[in-house]
Amino acid sequence: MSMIAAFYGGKSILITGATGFLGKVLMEKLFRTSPNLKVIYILVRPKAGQTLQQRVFQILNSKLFEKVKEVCPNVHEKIRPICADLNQNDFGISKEDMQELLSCTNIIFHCAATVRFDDPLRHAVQLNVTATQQLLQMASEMPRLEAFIHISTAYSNCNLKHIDEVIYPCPVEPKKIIDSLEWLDDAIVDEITPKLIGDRPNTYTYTKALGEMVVHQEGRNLNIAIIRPSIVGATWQEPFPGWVDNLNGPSGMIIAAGKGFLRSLRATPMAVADLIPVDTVVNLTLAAGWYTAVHRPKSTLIYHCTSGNLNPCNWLKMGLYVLATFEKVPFEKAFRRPNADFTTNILSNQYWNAVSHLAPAIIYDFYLRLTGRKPRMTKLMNRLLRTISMLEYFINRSWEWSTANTEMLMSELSPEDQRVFNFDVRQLNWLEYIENYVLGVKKYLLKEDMAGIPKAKQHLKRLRNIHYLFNTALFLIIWRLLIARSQMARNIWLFIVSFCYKFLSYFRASSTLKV
Ligand SMILES: CCCCCCCCCCCCCCCCCCCCCCCC(=O)SCCNC(=O)CCNC(=O)[C@H](O)C(C)(C)COP(=O)(O)OP(=O)(O)OC[C@H]1O[C@@H](n2cnc3c(N)ncnc32)[C@H](O)[C@@H]1OP(=O)(O)O
Ligand SMILES: NC(=O)C1=CN([C@@H]2O[C@H](COP(=O)(O)OP(=O)(O)OC[C@H]3O[C@@H](n4cnc5c(N)ncnc54)[C@H](OP(=O)(O)O)[C@@H]3O)[C@@H](O)[C@H]2O)C=CC1
Repeated sequence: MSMIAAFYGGKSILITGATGFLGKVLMEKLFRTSPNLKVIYILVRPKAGQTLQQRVFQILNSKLFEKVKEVCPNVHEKIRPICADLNQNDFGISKEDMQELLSCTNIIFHCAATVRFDDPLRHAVQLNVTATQQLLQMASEMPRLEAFIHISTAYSNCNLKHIDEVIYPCPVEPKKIIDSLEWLDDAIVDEITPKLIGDRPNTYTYTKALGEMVVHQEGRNLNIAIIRPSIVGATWQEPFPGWVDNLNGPSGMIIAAGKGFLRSLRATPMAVADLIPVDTVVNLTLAAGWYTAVHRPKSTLIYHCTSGNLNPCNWLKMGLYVLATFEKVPFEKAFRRPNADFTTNILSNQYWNAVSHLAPAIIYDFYLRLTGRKPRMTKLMNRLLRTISMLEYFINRSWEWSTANTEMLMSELSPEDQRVFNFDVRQLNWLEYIENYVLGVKKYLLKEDMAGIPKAKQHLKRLRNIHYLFNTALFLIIWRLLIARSQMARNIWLFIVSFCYKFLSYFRASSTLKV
């Protein structure tokens, strides 16, 4: 019997960010392994014209929840969506709902965040810092609370090379930042943002670090743990391999490469690609929730949920695995044949951006215009280049994360829990994982049917022929121009022609002699 699964039985659990990538997998695992839990409260906002109920209905009816419905047929009765916007005071939660949350909640999993790299500081602070502070305030009024699990990121201290499972102070106190944002106008905030974030690459990593400080300072009287995952990718094993539902991290890049848009990337081939499957993060999170509530460690424990130190894979290997998978399961209607490359040099990166990204897009848009259609490829390509430029920081560096707490937690688990809540990345086979990841991207993000693979392969063959034809034509045109303008080119051309002629004559003469 799993001790962790039993622990969550009968519990009232509050999850923020349950509609997000990590939140959904967390909820799924909880329902599947502890179907006798009492209730999961989820803080949800209406979005994109959908009510809370519609959003929950959509999640429960997705493929991700198919197994849950078998083990927990009354799952819809156990999920209690609470209308909440984390950007508002008291999250805009009604008095009755707040009362219920305060009096019933046993465990909190705080997953909600803005994960955008380019969010204005004000918005990122509001969600990643102020909302965390408010949730801690709520938590301190919950008499039945046993554990508060805060999801941060392994990159919150990405300005350091070696990162321990400790909280590193930021130069400016979170409280001071929150206070000053109240009276500073947006223009000034934008101006001081680079100075505040210092040697971090974006507002996301900076505000996640501030969020950790808030947890450390204001959660002293609570039973708290912080989870720091690295780059969260598709599921490894559970509920099935390869599930993914958003474009963050590598998923968007896999699409861009598979569809032939991404042909070159400024990345350091030997840098560690610290991917971590989302189900591994969820298993560690649930194990940490159990450990924090049952063992009540004296201080806040931080768990690094990373792969680099236990089972490292570099970007070169990962890229090759991705490309090899495209051979077997190509994406449909590719723009060009997938054949991307890594470069470390900024100049050669700019050259390839011009030649391999922008030039084909401009030529294609020209063709669209000629055929009376609206050009769109250059705009799309510029957007892709902007996204890539934001990811570059993370694919050109390696970090070392110590994992002593994570390893300690693993050793505290019973053999059954180590199996049911497996977060041992040493068992992960990267090639198999990447194959399933690419397949998952094709099925769950692009919604492409496996039956379309022969047609996709045919399309790629056609693209290869067009590519050869285009290159030959280009070569001939350039050569013709050179011959017209340069005596040296003419001489080389004459030399090649006379050499070929002599070779052919010799060949013909020797075959006549043999006869
Ligand atoms: C020899 C070897 C050969 C090599 C082969 C190459 C194979 C290639 C595959 C290998 C993979 C390599 C990939 C490396 C990826 C590394 C990722 C590192 C990330 C570090 C993460 C740190 C961990 C965290 O804690 S945070 C969680 C991660 N967060 C994110 O990823 C957020 C990133 N996204 C953003 O910040 C924004 O979306 C932004 C700035 C990128 C774009 O903003 P913008 O306002 O311009 O657009 P949006 O409105 O957001 O979206 C517009 C459009 O783009 C789609 N989109 C959004 N995000 C991405 C994305 N990451 N990739 C691609 N596309 C994206 C979005 O859906 C929209 O599409 P529409 O169709 O218009 O709706
Ligand atoms: N994905 C990754 O690679 C990594 C993620 N993390 C961390 O994991 C956690 C989860 O990330 P992930 O699931 O990928 O992110 P997602 O963007 O998929 O999910 C974010 C969640 O936060 C919710 N949210 C955002 N703003 C509000 C708001 N104003 N009110 C209520 N809810 C809100 C979203 O709700 P809605 O659906 O309404 O938008 C969504 O449920 C985050 O804390 C992130 O920092 C850490 C490392 C890597």
